[in-house]
Amino acid sequence: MSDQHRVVAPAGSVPAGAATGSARIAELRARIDGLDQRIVELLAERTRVVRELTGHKTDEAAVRSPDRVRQVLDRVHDLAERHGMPPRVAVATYGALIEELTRMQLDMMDARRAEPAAGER
Ligand SMILES: O=C(O)C(=O)C[C@]1(C(=O)O)C=C[C@H](O)C=C1
Repeated sequence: MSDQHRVVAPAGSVPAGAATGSARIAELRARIDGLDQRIVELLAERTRVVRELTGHKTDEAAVRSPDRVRQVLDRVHDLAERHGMPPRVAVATYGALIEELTRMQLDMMDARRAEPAAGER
């Protein structure tokens, strides 16, 4: 067949035999649900590690660790690029995550301070 008559599917079109329209949307949303389950499991594991690490911090400056935050965000930026994800999305997601984890660590430290010391019980 000459190139002139070759039928080329336009970019983003649905492959032959694939579900279309609402059926495909339902399939893709089921995939997203499965991925969300794995992501939240990993985030829960990450959060447990951060909780343990918080036990070794003694002041707010250590909790905030801006140099470490920069390092994590830079790394996530590069990983996203390497995996074909818009880096802005990855960095914004991690920025929000770290902000919440910082709040969690400050709350943990406040709670620790409010506890009576061993000798005062
Ligand atoms: O590395 C730390 O010291 C953390 O507390 C973990 C973490 C993170 O989620 O990556 C959270 C808060 C910031 O202090 C920096 C990084």
